[in-house]
Amino acid sequence: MQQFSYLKRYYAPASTGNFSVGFDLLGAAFEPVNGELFGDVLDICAEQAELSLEIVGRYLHQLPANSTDNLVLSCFYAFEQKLGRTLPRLALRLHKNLPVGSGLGSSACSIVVACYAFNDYFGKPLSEAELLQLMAQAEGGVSGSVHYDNVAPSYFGGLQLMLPQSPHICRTLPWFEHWRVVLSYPGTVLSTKAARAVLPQQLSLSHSIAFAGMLGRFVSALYAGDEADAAAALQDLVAEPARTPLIPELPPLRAALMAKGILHVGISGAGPTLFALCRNEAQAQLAADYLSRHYEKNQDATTQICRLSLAGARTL
Ligand SMILES: Nc1ncnc2c1ncn2[C@@H]1O[C@H](COP(=O)(O)OP(=O)(O)OP(=O)(O)O)[C@@H](O)[C@H]1O
Ligand SMILES: N[C@@H](CCO)C(=O)O
Repeated sequence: MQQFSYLKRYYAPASTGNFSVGFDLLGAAFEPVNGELFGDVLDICAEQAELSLEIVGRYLHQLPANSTDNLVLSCFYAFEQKLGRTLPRLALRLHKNLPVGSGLGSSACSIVVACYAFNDYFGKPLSEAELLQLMAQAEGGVSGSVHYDNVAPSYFGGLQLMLPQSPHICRTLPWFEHWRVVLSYPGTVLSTKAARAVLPQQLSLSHSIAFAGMLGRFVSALYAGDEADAAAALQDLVAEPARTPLIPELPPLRAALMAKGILHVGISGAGPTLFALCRNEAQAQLAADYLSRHYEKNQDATTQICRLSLAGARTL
């Protein structure tokens, strides 16, 4: 990362919504094993008369040219409105390290790092639950419907199960520490709104039971420490059938990688990023080499070997 001066610097990690089996209900935060920052960074540089935003970073070119359309600024105003008082104006710098419309929770990552930063900088006036709700509303404004499965893991870290009917909103699930996840972004854009437009509007009774049963099987297998059953339960019965025509590479890539012993290959969030769940680092290297060769399409593409990011959003 380039050298810049700042008063405070904040970071939020990339996330994979759905994790195949939990459409809109499961999400995990990830970070590269090589220590790279694969998530957005926000610098608070100074207090000044007007709010301003400078954008830098690898994926700067994928954002609206006018920085006033950026989610970081809309989060500032939403945060201020929620507090009900005028806040000092800031000079901000966003390092846009995640590709936009990628399935890596790029908009959620900017929203989380911004809301987390403002709350920390202004003395934590909002509780964790209030801040999470603010983040989810901002995310809903982008994708067309409120879903927590990117903002919650990016904020809290780990594998999160959303609990929409509970005051807890979400809870951290167990995870197999040796699991590695390869995230492969082909370099093409697929907007979440477009990927949600193809979803079925209704599920039949038998389909609803199968979905609930598979998610229950995955969660119970995690608690039981049953790795084979947890991996076998990673079946997307809701979004993947409708989205596969948008990502036709998925079936052949999955077949090839699973033939090599990889535990599972699925769509990260709304796609086009794919994730490969691997038993260990050696398998992850094999999956990463394969996906780099067969799924990357242009210079924006990237493939990262990751572990679960336990820390979530934080001060750097
Ligand atoms: N800081 C920002 N980061 C990401 N997107 C932003 C930001 N500011 C504005 N946007 C706009 O928000 C929209 C994000 O779209 P979308 O939700 O499809 O992407 P995404 O969050 O990367 O997708 P996904 O959650 O599947 O990774 C785009 O239109 C983008 O231009
Ligand atoms: N659960 C959301 C995640 C978007 O990244 C979806 O699949 O539309």
